Amino acid sequence: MTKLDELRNGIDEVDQKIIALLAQRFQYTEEVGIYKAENHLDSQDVSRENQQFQKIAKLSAQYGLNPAYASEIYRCIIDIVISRHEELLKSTCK
Ligand SMILES: C=C(O[C@@H]1C=C(C(=O)O)C=C[C@H]1O)C(=O)O
Repeated sequence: MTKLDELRNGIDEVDQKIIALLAQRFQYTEEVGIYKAENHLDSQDVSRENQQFQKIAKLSAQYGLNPAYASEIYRCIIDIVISRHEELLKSTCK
């Protein structure tokens, strides 16, 4: 096995963990979306997001990850969650 193959195997292992954890995170956010729709709460919560981004910056520093990368990735994830919450809100209103 070449050095490149070894490195790519490492990437594949990490990708599997990321996908498993993302699936778990989206299961929790789905439940939050259902709760919000049933209780007439806004899809987006900016104050919670600010807390999330502060936590993400700290964790990034702790793990040696560029905080700008983490912030960009989380902005995408949270935007997907908000869209899904809006969908759930619309389907609950019908
Ligand atoms: C999941 C929530 O809904 C939205 C998504 C968030 C997230 O994915 O972390 C955070 C805040 C909200 O804008 C929530 O309010 O907790």
